[in-house]
Amino acid sequence: MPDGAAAPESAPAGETTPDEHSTETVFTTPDDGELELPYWLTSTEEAANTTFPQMTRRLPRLLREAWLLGWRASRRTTVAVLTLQLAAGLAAAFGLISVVGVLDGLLQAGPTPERVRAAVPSLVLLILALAVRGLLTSAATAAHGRLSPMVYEAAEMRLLDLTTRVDLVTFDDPEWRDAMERARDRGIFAAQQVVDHGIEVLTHLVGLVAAAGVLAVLHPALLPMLVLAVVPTAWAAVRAARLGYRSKLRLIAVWRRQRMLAYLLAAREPAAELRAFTIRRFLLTEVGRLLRVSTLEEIRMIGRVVRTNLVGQALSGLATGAAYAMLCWLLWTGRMELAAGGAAAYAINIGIDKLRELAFTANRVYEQGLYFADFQGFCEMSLAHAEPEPGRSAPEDFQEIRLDRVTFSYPDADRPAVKEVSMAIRRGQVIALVGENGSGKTTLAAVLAGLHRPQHGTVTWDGVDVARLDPDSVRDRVAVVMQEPIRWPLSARLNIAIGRHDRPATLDHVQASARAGDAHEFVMELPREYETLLSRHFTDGADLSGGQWQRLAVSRAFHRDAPLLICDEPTANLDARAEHEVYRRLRDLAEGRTVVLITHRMASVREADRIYVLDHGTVVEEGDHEELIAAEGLYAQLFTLQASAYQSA
Ligand SMILES: Nc1ncnc2c1ncn2[C@@H]1O[C@H](COP(=O)(O)OP(=O)(O)OP(=O)(O)O)[C@@H](O)[C@H]1O
Repeated sequence: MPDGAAAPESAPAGETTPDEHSTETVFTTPDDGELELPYWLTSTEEAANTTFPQMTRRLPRLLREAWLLGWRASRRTTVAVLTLQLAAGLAAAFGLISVVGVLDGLLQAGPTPERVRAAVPSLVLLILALAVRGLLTSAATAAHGRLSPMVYEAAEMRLLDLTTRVDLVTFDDPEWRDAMERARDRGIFAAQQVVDHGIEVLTHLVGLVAAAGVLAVLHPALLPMLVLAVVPTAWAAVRAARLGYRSKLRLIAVWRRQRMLAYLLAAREPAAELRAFTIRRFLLTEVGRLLRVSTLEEIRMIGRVVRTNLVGQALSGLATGAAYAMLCWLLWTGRMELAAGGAAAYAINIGIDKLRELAFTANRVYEQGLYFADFQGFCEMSLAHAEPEPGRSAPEDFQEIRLDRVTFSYPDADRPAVKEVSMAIRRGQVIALVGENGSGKTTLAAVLAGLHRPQHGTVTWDGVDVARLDPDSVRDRVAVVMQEPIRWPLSARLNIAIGRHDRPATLDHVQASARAGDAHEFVMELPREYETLLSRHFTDGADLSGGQWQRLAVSRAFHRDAPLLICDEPTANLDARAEHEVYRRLRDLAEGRTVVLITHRMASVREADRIYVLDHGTVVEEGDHEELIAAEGLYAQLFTLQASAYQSA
């Protein structure tokens, strides 16, 4: 179940469903408390408060990072896009200069045929420039079309690569999880958008430089007027983007909760319990309430954006009027020729257009840049949590694994889950970890499997500290049957073969592993036997019972064929016959291998070579069954309690 999914804490168990709310109710019940910026998002608030000058300063860095992303995705395509866009921009600039030439020719003094003749060379250049620009733009669009999905792919792969490289304990760090949500939610798309709009910025910049150059030549006083006309539009665009980002930031917590609840309503796994506990209405009401909060906020935000844009456009209109008024004044006072005036009017028009487009796209870069920053922040955070670089490889096999005063704590935990544990595990032994719920068995097994690195103490394999070994090479020597094994949506064959996916496996080999895990018989009863897809989410997919999934997980572990096998409650869902079979096979497997067994079924640990009893993270007793019974401690208590329950049954 996703985290937080079980906590629609503030929802009243109302009798109404969202569709029973009138539109009136929906739009008049704002819930401002819901939109307080969550405390864990305060660092991102800084990004949401970026001002116009700050944005202007940030833009070059954003553009550089966008190009870098494109560069990583495909160097050739990035160079092609840049060159073609630049060339298209230059052709457009050349066209603009030709138009000025045409106007200059047509508006000069003299008889009309001569004026037309004077305009012809510029006209020919104009046609050529337009044709070349058309060709270049098409080629640039094609290259851009290739680059854009490549960037998306590269960004998605980078995110997944970093997510799977962090150490396991990072998944319990709420700050990292939240950063991941934000990076996944908008970050990947934003990365693609920053590249896309970054390219447009370049094109518009070339066009603008051409228009400004023409104006500066015709009359330098017109240049500042051009800028003045666009500043209000740019201001409005940046402000609107900031409003949008802030609003989305506030809504993230609401959306996360709403999505989790929507998942619970629509997914197959909770469907039975949802009906059994008749909680449909309760959840629907909560989802409806969250959706309402989000709708209201979006409506409020759109109103503010429209008002901002209106102010920007009005001021921009005034400034454009002022630019044309200045042009008229220059003509009126004879400071400018009529021909130059016509060309200047055209250049002002084009210049304002280009500036507006530039402001718009630069703003899009900035806007997406806010989300892109989330993506980058997550990448940096994940790199900081990445597992250490591979050291030397773990030995193929071992004679002894030794734990020396190992202590491990989960992030933000008040006390260690495993404290000062020392033990020696020799090759071929069956070791059992027992203890009450929460005593630290699973955590200790995860330390043994190389999944958690202890904060204190050492784990050594034949005297070599595991901290100095490549973590993947250690895990490669371990097979784990987890408490809740993953139900891979793959065929039955692959569900077993994935245990050793790095080596080709014949069906005979997979079947042998399935027999060892007591899974062969029920797999053969599936509609397509070993090729049956084990997921009800797809056509012709089949599902298994909890016990069958567990037997498949045991088969997967057998298939891994590793010197150390760790079984965390491998028989929790098994019937008595299957449990007996699994333990018999585990004992067979232990010949030459080492098994660490965690179970609450005390009868299953009797034959273990050594039993460690855990309590609040520390080893309180150790020895074999007889020794521990004779000691009359916690083990003896737990054993007698279970045995008497069976006897009285
Ligand atoms: N991911 C986690 N984040 C924080 N604390 C955790 C996490 N997993 C376990 N703990 C805490 O660590 C302690 C040991 O848990 P662990 O799962 O190792 O116990 P266990 O003996 O395997 O329990 P059980 O018999 O119920 O499986 C418990 O107090 C538990 O609350």
